[in-house]
Amino acid sequence: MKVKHPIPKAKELDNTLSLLGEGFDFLPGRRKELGSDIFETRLLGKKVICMAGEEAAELFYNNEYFKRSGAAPLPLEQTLFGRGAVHGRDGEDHHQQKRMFLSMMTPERLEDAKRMAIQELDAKAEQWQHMDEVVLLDEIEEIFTRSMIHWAGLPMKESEVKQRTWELVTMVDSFGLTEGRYREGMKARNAHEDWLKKIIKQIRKGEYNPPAYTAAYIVAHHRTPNGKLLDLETAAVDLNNAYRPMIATAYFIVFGVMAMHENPVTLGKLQADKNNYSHNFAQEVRRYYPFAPVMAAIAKKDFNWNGVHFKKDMRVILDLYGTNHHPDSWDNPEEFIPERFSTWNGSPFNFVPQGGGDHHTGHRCAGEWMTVMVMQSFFKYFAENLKYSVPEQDLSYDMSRMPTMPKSRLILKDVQKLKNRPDNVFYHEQKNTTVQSGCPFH
Ligand code: HEM
Repeated sequence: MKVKHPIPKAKELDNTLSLLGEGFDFLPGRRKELGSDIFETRLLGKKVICMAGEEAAELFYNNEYFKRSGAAPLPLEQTLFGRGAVHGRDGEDHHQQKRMFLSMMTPERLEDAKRMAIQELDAKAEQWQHMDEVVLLDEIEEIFTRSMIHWAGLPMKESEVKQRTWELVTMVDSFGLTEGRYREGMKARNAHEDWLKKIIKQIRKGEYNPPAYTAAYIVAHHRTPNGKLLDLETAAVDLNNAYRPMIATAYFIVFGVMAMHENPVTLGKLQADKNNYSHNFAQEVRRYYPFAPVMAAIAKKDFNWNGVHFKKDMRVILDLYGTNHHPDSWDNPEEFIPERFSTWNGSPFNFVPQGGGDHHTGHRCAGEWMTVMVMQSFFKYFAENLKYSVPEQDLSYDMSRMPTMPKSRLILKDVQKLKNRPDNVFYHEQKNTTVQSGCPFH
């Protein structure tokens, strides 16, 4: 890790507009320019320390030094995470809330999520065979809306699918914080939370009874340490956070299918799937392609680290994307090489597309295991169960947009299903899932 002393300052007076304008390139660009993995700048008028790399991530995820309450910008709380969300909690309060989320992620329920998503994908693929062209990002977003709302134990009529998909996608797309997307994000969140609040009330009154292992049941009946049910607002935010983030996985699926097209040698390797290749491919997609740019925290106290003085209440930003591309941890970081994950050291701090540190005691993403399992099974499905062509289109992606995606949203043509059933992408554990057949809610 390169640290200059005294730590350099970015030349601009305030870098808020540069961050929003340059997106994923902002922090890596300034680090290069200043020759230091740590530098100082101002965001929203306040002094901020920006940092990247494995050692920086290890510090950032140390609960002794940093807290999250008040760290995320308010507009992000209002659209993406929700007010009072687990993302901005600290200490025992965070642990209690996090335990609730992790209780939804048993191995059986992760298998359920994977199976439900694959079943929706297989049903869509049937339709794709009769379509002139398929806009993959839009299709995968709908697949995850259908499968995750089902997984969460929520009732959704066929006539509602379009509206709910729009709400989830718009909340996720709001995080670049442009004015238009922020306004739409607020609209989407309000509409979705109103829907959830009605269902939570029905569950509490016993008028609607999802199984006890579902997110809907767990959140509706969760009690805080003082024995009270969650207030309705918080319950709606938490329930939303238990499935909405799966929409983020749609971006990675599209990038992965694009990677198969751009690196054709990977297709054969996915079909052979030796030495856990499909898992390593999914990991490399999460490392290589941009989704979550940074996380913010606030120093809890004055301390010195690596010759740098951190002042109490100072805001600190960790470059997640830059850490996944840091040359200290990754050889040829700008090349797409799935095999690198067969010798990866498993550090919780050098590969942080969904946060770093510990899932239970820290803020690392509660949905990370699910994301990897679903990605792996989708890539196997695309490699083994489908034939399609990728017509001429603009597959470039704009690094200044957050979130970003191929400009064409990835168009496929001439889709053909090669297998009648998707059994080849399920695993043996599938027999042990909690929901065996059909959807009990439709
Ligand atoms: C591509 C997929 C995903 C990405 C890129 C992603 C990314 C992230 C990131 C960056 C964080 C914050 C880490 C931090 O605060 O340091 C996070 C937290 C979280 N994620 Fe995800 N996530 C994804 C999928 C999911 C899924 C599928 C779920 C649930 C089904 C989920 C639920 C959560 C929750 C509840 C938290 C808050 C954890 C906490 O504050 O303790 N995420 N995610």
